[in-house]
Amino acid sequence: MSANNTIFARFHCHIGDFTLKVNLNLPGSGLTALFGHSGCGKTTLLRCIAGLQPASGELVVNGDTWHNAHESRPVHQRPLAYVFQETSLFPHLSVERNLNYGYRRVPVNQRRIQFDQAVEWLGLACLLKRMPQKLSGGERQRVAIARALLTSPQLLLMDEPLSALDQASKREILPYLERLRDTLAIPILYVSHSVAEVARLADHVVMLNQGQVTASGSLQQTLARTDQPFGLEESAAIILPARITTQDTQWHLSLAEFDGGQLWLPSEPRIPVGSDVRVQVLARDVSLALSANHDQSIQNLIHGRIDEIAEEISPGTSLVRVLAGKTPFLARLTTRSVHTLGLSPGKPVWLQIKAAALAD
Ligand SMILES: Nc1ncnc2c1ncn2[C@@H]1O[C@H](COP(=O)(O)OP(=O)(O)OP(=O)(O)O)[C@@H](O)[C@H]1O
Repeated sequence: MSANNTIFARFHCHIGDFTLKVNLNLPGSGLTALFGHSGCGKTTLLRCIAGLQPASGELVVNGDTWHNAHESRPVHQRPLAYVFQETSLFPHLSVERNLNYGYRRVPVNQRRIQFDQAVEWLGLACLLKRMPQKLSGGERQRVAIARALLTSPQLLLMDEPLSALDQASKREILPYLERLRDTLAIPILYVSHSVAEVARLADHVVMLNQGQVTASGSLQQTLARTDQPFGLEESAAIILPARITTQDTQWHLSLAEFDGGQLWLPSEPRIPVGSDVRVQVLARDVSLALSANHDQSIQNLIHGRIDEIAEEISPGTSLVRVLAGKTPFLARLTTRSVHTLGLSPGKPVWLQIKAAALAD
């Protein structure tokens, strides 16, 4: 990562009994998710970055020093925008005037995002004349995100922006966030409790535990780690980037090709051939065999090699990581199967994948 495309964040602070101590090199673009149990310090880290929480250390955003031992820019001089869980739009101003509030304060020659562009990105054209109390929760968050973008920030901080929304509103807003992630040159730091949200949105993941970083890496590599809470959950899953190459209309299946093989998925006619997608495979839907057994119902058989066998994650249950090409998979097996099959790192195996689906 070059310094001009990196967020370098090193902080040390105490709040009461809690200590945050982190040293991170993050991508200077795309969406980085901050993930971890309640109280692990996710919000505190965002507050350090925003300059709201005093801390020693250093913060350099894409080559621009915001904080170090000699100088620290005050909050209002940091070119960032913050979107919270509960949005406070001005209740007496229409959507349009709420959006204009921050936009007008940015000098014309410093506006990197134009009004119409933000309205289009967040699908707000038909809501501009509405008052905030006439908006749904999801619509309000879309307005809040557009308003944040219209201040032309160089960094977007989002602290659980979907957690106050119901399931339907979350589903409605996720495609807008995906689009921003893929379109914006601005890096996004996104706090979330939800594995599903992280799987769908993140490019990079930071795992925090008790104020310390326990993992920081690409989404694909981090989800496939056997030493992180993701792997221990009953819903442990890997995400793999893939491309839809065939739509089989007869059997209602789509073929997704990835670096290391291909997988059949339930058909997604709305996704055209050639689309890049994220495929999710749950560890509990993967079993392993020593030979390719075609005489059975599972259609997805992928050749791989055992990379790692984790300590038992619960009595009698083991987590095995297998590499197919460079793509990591997790398989949740009984420990007895691990012994019966004589599994060990380096051994060639066949992954039998019972179910795979687009991350949703
Ligand atoms: N003003 C405060 N005074 C004392 N302790 C605080 C204060 N603010 C935060 N803390 C403590 O600091 C720790 C980290 O809090 P933080 O809000 O950063 O966690 P979090 O990971 O964002 O949690 P959550 O997911 O529940 O929002 C917690 O133990 C919290 O109790």
